[in-house]
Amino acid sequence: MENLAVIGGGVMGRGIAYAAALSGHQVLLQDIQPNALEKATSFIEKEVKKSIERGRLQAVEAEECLSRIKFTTSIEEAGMQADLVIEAVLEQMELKVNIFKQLDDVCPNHTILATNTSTMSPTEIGAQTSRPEKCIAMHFFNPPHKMKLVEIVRGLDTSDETFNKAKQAALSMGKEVVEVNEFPGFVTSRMNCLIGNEAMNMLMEGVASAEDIDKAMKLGLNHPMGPLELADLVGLDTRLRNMEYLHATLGEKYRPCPLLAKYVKAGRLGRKSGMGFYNYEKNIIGVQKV
Ligand SMILES: NC(=O)c1ccc[n+]([C@@H]2O[C@H](COP(=O)([O-])OP(=O)(O)OC[C@H]3O[C@@H](n4cnc5c(N)ncnc54)[C@H](O)[C@@H]3O)[C@@H](O)[C@H]2O)c1
Repeated sequence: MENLAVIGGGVMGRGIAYAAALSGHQVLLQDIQPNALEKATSFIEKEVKKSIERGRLQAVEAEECLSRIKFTTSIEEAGMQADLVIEAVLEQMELKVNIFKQLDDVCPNHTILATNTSTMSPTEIGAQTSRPEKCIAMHFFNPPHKMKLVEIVRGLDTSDETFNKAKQAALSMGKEVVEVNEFPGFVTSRMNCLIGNEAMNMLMEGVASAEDIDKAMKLGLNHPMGPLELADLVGLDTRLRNMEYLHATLGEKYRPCPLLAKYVKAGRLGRKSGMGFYNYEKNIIGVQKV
């Protein structure tokens, strides 16, 4: 599984591309927005620089890693020589189905098509391709080059061969995997979205400040990050789409907190926009309460 293509160069796509290149794969990162590719390039360069400074990467290795990642706005170019494609565009079913149909047309017959969806059905995403047996979900975590887990989710028609190849690809990137049968939100998002939503409801109800909710979860329940700072890292627009899908498929328990919807309407998308439950603007020292 030498050649990888990653479709969508946002928060997840750029990190998956970097993780794959670090582990020796040739990677083509595609996005329709040239601007997203520019941001992805500078993100990867910054991460490489940090790794060299911290002694985790030798200068030669860093150079080799960077030389393995290429960028393109063309989905045809991305798919043409790929053994594995990992799609990481927005969490919208119609968009993902559309991308999979295009990939099905341009990729060689042996190519495996994986989606990095956090919640959605790989069966539905792969159903309109001519190769549902080669479609699967590979759910990476944020940031993908640091987080250990990949949740591998079989669709109804996913073959054992596809599962094993997806697993091997994840292991080759130094990841641990869990095997999950398709159900909305899999294991992690189903649990994590609920915790985050409850934290947002508590903030809205005035139970405690964002800092104290996060502090309580970290120091009292041993979570490595608070649920509100984690939502800011994920992106509040992405989290809202996850909640909307889980609400539609799993019911009332997953109704998105109105405060989340309000923040997204205001353009407060978390770290990526500079403001979410916390303020990340450059002129402010540290993370401050909004
Ligand atoms: N953010 C997280 O923490 C996280 C974690 C795990 C999984 N996910 C999942 O990963 C996927 C991507 O999330 P993200 O946070 O990276 O989103 P993002 O908004 O940061 O990036 C999405 C990218 O897709 C690009 N895009 C949109 N339409 C496209 C098209 N037709 N062709 C090519 N590129 C296109 C956009 O330009 C953008 O750069 C979603 O399915 C999300 O649920 C996100």
